[in-house]
Amino acid sequence: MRFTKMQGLGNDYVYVDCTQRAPEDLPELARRISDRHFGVGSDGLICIFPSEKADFRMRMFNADGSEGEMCGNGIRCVGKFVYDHGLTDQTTVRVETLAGVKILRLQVERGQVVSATVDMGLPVPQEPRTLQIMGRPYQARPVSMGNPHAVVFLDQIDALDLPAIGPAFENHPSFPNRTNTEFVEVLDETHLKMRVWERGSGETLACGTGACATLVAAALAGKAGRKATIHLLGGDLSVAWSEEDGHVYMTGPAVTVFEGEWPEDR
Ligand SMILES: N[C@H](CCC[C@H](N)C(=O)O)C(=O)O
Repeated sequence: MRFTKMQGLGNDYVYVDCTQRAPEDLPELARRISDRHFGVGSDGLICIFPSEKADFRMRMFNADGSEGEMCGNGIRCVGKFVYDHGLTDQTTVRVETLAGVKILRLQVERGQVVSATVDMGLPVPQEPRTLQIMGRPYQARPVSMGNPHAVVFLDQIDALDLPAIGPAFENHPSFPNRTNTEFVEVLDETHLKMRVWERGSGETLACGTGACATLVAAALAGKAGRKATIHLLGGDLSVAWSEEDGHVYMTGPAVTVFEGEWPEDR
């Protein structure tokens, strides 16, 4: 099985072209291939299928084998994958996800995609709530970007012990489908610093849907405007929440790391 390892801001996935044929047990493949010691090493697995509703369909699996509805850094890399591999010659690409069809605009330089802007659709924010996490109260605002997020504003995030508190947010009874959690420090109205604990994958260097959820929560709380740069451990994303259509637009890089072959009988 051929695969391509790609990353967006260091949020890395193994990508497999499933337009002709697909491996059988995708959750099991995701667990094995994501392992950083016994596998290729990644935050998860993303498979690209044909679609009846759009140009392509993507399925994303976390490192624990669970399936996520959507992946912001991943969908930009899907755009790069299909363009660079010649599966499309279009720079506007529609991708079906479990969170609906998303539209990508690809930026091409010297024949290859370098970045993409994604129409992430309508966010679904809820009222903030107080969660008791390891004996301490935290204010968290749930925001769905098709997948679940909880955004927590803190004075400083560098010293947070995410492996200690992350799982308590992820598995809090308030989130029946578990949640991704963003820990956010507001630098100013247009600059937010964020770390993420991802459902099913743990701390990652970046999360595209999480950056979008963060901007929405910050705008609703009056902590930011409707457009900001989100600083993540792996780099910066530009996110805008349009006043016109209410959609969130995310722009960021997509990078191929290497291609390889995975033994099918492994
Ligand atoms: N890193 C991804 C999100 C993965 C979300 C996944 N962990 C879930 O279970 O929803 C992103 O760039 O949007």
